[in-house]
Amino acid sequence: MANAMLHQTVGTLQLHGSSGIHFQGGNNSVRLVPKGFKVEVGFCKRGICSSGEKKFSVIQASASQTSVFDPVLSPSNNGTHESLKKSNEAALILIRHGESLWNEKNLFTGCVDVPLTKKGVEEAIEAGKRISNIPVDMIFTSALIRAQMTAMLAMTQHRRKKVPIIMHNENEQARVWSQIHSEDTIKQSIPVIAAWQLNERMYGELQGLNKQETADRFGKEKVHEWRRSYDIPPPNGESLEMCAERAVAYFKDEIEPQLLSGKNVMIAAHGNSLRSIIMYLDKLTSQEVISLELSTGIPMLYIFKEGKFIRRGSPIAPTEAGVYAYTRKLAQYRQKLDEMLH
Ligand SMILES: O=C(O)[C@@H](CO)OP(=O)(O)O
Repeated sequence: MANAMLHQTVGTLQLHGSSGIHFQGGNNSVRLVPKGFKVEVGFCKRGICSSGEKKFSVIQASASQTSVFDPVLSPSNNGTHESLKKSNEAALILIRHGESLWNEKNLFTGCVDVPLTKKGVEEAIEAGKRISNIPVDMIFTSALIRAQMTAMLAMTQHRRKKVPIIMHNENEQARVWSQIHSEDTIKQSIPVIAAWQLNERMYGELQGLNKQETADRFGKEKVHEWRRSYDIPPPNGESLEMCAERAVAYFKDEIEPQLLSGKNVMIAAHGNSLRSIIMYLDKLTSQEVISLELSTGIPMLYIFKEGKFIRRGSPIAPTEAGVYAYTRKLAQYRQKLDEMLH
């Protein structure tokens, strides 16, 4: 009887590409293997197990697929979801890209892929200095060049001197051709994952239009409503609510599990995709988010602890004492860097 109970099917295990195994039973869907690990399906020792079940092995994925631990501060990765939530702590840095050529011209940009200006390059470098003592194990950017330039330029200033490497998992060949074959080199790398879900909100028929001329033509109030309201989309574009549907979903599905396992994450993205994420982190109402404005190239620090996001503002300078006193781990990391580099 006990056996019969044990073998009763209560749900299914599903493999979802690189995002791990999901248990699906009734109305529940739980990720059993965090992203950053991969699952190998094999058979029990002498062929098929007596029960005929396949054996799943969970192993840490190689750097070409996902992430790498920093030996300076390596989080523990065994434990249940609940115990991880309690024990692990991680830093989350959000950064809006530096000034782009269309920010400079005051044009609606949205999903148009415009690079940084010289000032934007300098802002990104300055942002990098501010966060140069904060651990970064993984970087997420949008698919747009202004966010990717910002992340890469900021990392040129990091004292740990790891190499940020863009992951190419778009197809099997790209994955295989970009593989790294040295464990040591992998340890000195930071995986950079580019995701369209973090792109700027799509501005529809406003893309390429001058903001001032649009306000003159449609009225200041209407344009402000398009730019800052939560649920009113610009003509044929995305409202902030629509942008949040993909950006916050991506954050919850792909980024939160990394933080939960103790990885320190940097996200380089855009004014509105980040506004939607901050709305989620800070639990802002649709009214409160209207007045949330992000400057270009200013990093914001959150500490993820016990399942909660604690906003720590923006580090002013790498030598600033306050920021590193926020948590013992940040202080220890900075101290380790000092020891390593002197
Ligand atoms: O043009 C855009 O894509 C965004 C960000 O620059 O503009 P706004 O600040 O008006 O949302």
